[in-house]
Parts: sequence; structure tokens; C-alpha cells
Amino acid sequence: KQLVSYEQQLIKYFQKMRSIKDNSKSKSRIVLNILRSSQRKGLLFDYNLKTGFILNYTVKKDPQKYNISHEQAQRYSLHPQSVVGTQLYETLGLEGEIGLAIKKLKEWAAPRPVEKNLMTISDTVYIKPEPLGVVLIIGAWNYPWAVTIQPLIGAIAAGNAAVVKPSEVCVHTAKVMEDLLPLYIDKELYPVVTGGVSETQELLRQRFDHIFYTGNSVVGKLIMEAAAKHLTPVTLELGGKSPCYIDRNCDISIACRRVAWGKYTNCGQTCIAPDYILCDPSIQDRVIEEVKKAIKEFYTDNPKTCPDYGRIINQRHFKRIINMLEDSTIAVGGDNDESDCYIAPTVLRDVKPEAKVMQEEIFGPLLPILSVSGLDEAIKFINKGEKPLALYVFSSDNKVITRMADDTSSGGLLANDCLVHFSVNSLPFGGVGNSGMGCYHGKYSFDQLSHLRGCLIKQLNMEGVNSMRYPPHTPKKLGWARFFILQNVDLGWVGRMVLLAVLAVVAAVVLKVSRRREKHSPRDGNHQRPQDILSRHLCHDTILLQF
Ligand SMILES: NC(=O)c1ccc[n+]([C@@H]2O[C@H](COP(=O)([O-])OP(=O)(O)OC[C@H]3O[C@@H](n4cnc5c(N)ncnc54)[C@H](O)[C@@H]3O)[C@@H](O)[C@H]2O)c1
Ligand SMILES: CC(C)=CCC/C(C)=C/CC/C(C)=C/C=O
Repeated sequence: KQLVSYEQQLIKYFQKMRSIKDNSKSKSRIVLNILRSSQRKGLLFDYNLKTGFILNYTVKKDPQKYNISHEQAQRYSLHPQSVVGTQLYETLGLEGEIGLAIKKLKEWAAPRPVEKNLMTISDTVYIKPEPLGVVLIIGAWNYPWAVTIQPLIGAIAAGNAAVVKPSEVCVHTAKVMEDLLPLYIDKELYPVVTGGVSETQELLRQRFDHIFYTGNSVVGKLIMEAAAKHLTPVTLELGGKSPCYIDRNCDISIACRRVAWGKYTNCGQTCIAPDYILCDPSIQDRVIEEVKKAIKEFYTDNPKTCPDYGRIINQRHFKRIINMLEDSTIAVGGDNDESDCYIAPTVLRDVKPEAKVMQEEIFGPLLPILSVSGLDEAIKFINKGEKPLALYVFSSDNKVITRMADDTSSGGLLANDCLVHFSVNSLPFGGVGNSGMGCYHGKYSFDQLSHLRGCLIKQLNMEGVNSMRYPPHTPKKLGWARFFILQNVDLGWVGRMVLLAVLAVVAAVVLKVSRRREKHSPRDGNHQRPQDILSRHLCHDTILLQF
């Protein structure tokens, strides 16, 4: 029933939308105006229903069509990555996020009761998550589905409208998104705007209610600058050099296989790829040998012909990565082919901190190894740099892992594995410092793209209790205020019942006393209501302290 009435509402709304004339000069302004007017109509506030409907429609009712997007993506000949790989690294996560949102949305969107202090004990105090409005999602090219659609799922779940701006660098995927998204979700509420820097800048001149940007830190600063003009909050999912410390005390063979997977997946073009290895010089040769073995195991003797090994996204990035090889020693790989944007899985040995490859995020299949004398030096080295998006530590010794966690800071920390924290939707995913701000995935996406509105609903009675905060202020009142405000009450269910019973008894006693007084004294202008008497008791009697 609800759904039918909701659909009727939608039909009316679309009729109205169609009648709006496109008389504005700027394409993005039109888009924004449409989204804003849909917001004003209050339709988006029906978000439980709407999101449930859209998400169900997308995945559950039409799984076949949902899958077509991968196949079609392949047909549009995306940058080389196997169909299975695309699903494993990109769309599997999306399915998980959608499933979770469908399952949990009611719970996430519901008012959240919070702890109260004594002053607000009889009030209703809660957090009400509200949609922010219109979110601008600017995606990057390296995992275009994951980094563009995953925030969109959060935006929809939280009841927002969203403009989706895929990266122009992944030309084909952007086109697929532009073609396919409107087939599955409401194109009026979630339009896809394609284009490059100038189109993005034009979008950024508009006022959004949140900007969710994924990409490099240099552009991240420009996004923040543009957002500041409208005081628009931002989520910045950036990158940087994610260190990987391999302790002497660990299974080096397993560690290196996991590091090789983390590094060479998507040809190193992963925001959380281990950027470089720090290890004791005594294990460097072993590390090289084991990474080499893993490369062969994953990508055969000739990664160039292996369908699971990727390519560099374009020649600009190819040249940037090849330039980094200049002053380092190649231990494994190194062969490349510019015409095919191919760079073999490569390991660099005895790399100096001043080497070119150590001056910026590599974002390619080069794995430099730097020598450190042990954990202390590794921590020192890491702390000299910017706070990374991910930090990896491999050790069989829990003390080593704990020290790394305690003495460094990063967006995420992973011990004895790489990348997999991205797939755990109960963990917040995001950077800190130069690697970004804000986080998402699962409920964190919902909260990040909601306004958490603090609500306190008081009744108009019990006015006397408030006298402690009203002028004239006195030290005695302050004493009471201190007690009532600073005492947090978390009594639990039983405690609340006991407190209620005690309050009822006190109220009954006070009422009885006041009635007796009323009986014995005639009504006059100074008559006091029971709650005033109660509050006087509350403020001046020691009974309360025992309370
Ligand atoms: N933290 C994460 O989740 C995450 C995920 C993927 C990538 N990254 C990081 O992103 C970087 C790689 O992506 P990229 O930056 O090359 O992607 P990119 O070139 O695709 O740029 C990202 C977006 O910014 C827009 N853009 C580019 N220049 C702009 C400008 N001057 N003004 C306004 N908009 C502009 C693009 O149109 C694009 O949509 C790496 O640093 C990587 O670590 C981070
Ligand atoms: C398949 C498993 C267990 C995890 C996925 C790991 C992966 C490749 C994450 C990439 C995440 C991502 C969007 C990075 C951004 O650049």
C-alpha cells in the first residue's frame, strides 16, 4: 500500500519535473535546481521506502540486468582486467554494500536514543539522521565502480540526491556509467555528469550540500577550496605512500605472497597498495626471491600475456612510472612496452630514501625495498612522512604489531595481509592528514552523508527544576547545576524502572503534602503548583542527594 502511494507521489513529481523549462545557461545549474526542487518537495525524506525500493529493484528483482553491467563494461573494452577480476575487486563489494544497506537501513535511519544527564532525565533525547541534500560524487579512474558507486549507495541510503561525476580518465567506464545508471536508478535524482577538469570545475562552482571526492591530494586541496566558498563539507578519499614493514620474525614466504598480491593487483594502481617495503638488510634477498616466486605463481613467466595482469591506465602515467626507475636498481622485472602501456611486475633493491621512486605515490607495479635496522627505525621512517592511507606490518610477534599500531598513525592498519580491510564493511575506510578526511563503507557511509541532528524533546511541565539555571545565578544553584548536568545517567532498563518508581513515590508524597497545605490554607496569589514544590525539594533538600 505504502509503495503504491509512494509511486503515485513519484509520478506526480516527475510530471512536475518535466514541466520545468531548461532556461538556465549552465547545465550543472539546471541539474542542481532540479535536485533542489525535488528536495523541497520533501520526497527524499521518505528515504526508507525510496531506498528500499531502488536497491531492491536494482539487485534483488533484476539481478540479471545488474550483472549485465559487468559484461557490458567488458564489451566497451575497459582497461584490461579480467571479467572475474572486475567482479572480485569492484562489483562484489558493491553487492555487499547494497545488501547491507537494504538489511540495515531501517536501523540506521531510526532515531538513536542517547545517554542523558540528570537534568534531562525525563526528556526524550535522541539523534535523528537526516539527509544532507544534494551530494556531488567525484570519482577516480583506478577502481571506477568501487570509488564512484560505493559512495552513491551511501548517498542514496541516507536519502540524498546525488550528482555522479565519474573520472574522465577511464573514458569507457564513464560512458558505461552514463548509459547504464539511468536504466537502474532515477536519473532525475542521480544524474551522471561526464567530463573532465572544466566540467568538474563548473560543477564545483555550484552549491552542494556535500562533496565526496576520490583522487589525488593535489586536486583534493582544490576541491576543498571550492567547497569552502559555500561552506560545503567534504569527504576526501586521497592516496599517498602506504608503507609495508616486514619483520625478520615472520613467515617471509607467506608475507611476500600477500604483499605481491597487494602490490600487483590492478598493476599497482590501487590507493591502498603497499607502496614500498621496509625490512632488515639481512632478509632483503629472501624477500626478493619470494616476491619473484609469487609473481610467477600469479601471473606466469610472462605477465604480459596473462589475462589477470593489468595495464597502466594511459601513456602519461606510463611515462611517470618509468621515470621513477631512473636512479634505482632493478632486482626483478623492469621490462615494459609503451605502446601497450605494459610495465612488468618489478622489484627494486637497496633503494635510498632520496630515490625518485620514494618522492611520490608510485601508483604502478614497482616495489622498492628500503633497509631499516629494525622496528624502531621503521617507525621513525614512517613518522617522518605524511600519514598514509594504509600501513602494513608483517610479523609473528604481536608486540611488534602493537607497537606499530601505537606509535604510528594512518587511515587503516593491517597486520599480516594487504588490501582486505577495504572489503570489511564494518570498518570505516578513509584517510587521515594528507591521505584524506572522512570515511565510508557500510554504516559509516550512511553517517558520513547524513546530518546527525541532535534532538531534545522536553515537556512544558516541571518548570521548577529549571530554576538552577535561571538568573539570578548563585553559587548554590551552580552546585546543583554541577550535580545535575555532570551526572550521566545510564541506569539500564532495571535502573530506569527503579528510578521511575522512586520519582513516582516522591511525586505522590509531594502531592499529598501540598494537598494537606491547600486544605489548611486558603487559595491566594502565592499558591504554588506541586511541581514547583517538588522542584524546591529537588533543589534544596538533601533527599535528592541520596537519590
Ligand atoms: N582513498 C581512496 O579511496 C582512493 C581510491 C582511489 C584512488 N585514490 C587516489 O587517487 C589518486 C589517483 O587518482 P587520480 O587523482 O589520478 O584520479 P583522476 O585523474 O581520475 O581524478 C579524480 C577526479 O578529479 C577530477 N579532477 C582532476 N583534476 C581536477 C581539477 N583540477 N579540478 C577539479 N577536478 C579535477 C577528475 O575529473 C576526476 O573525476 C591516487 O593518489 C590514489 O591513491 C584514492
Ligand atoms: C577481494 C578482496 C578480499 C579485497 C579487495 C581488495 C581491493 C583490490 C581493494 C581495492 C579497493 C579500492 C577501491 C582501492 C582504491 O584505489
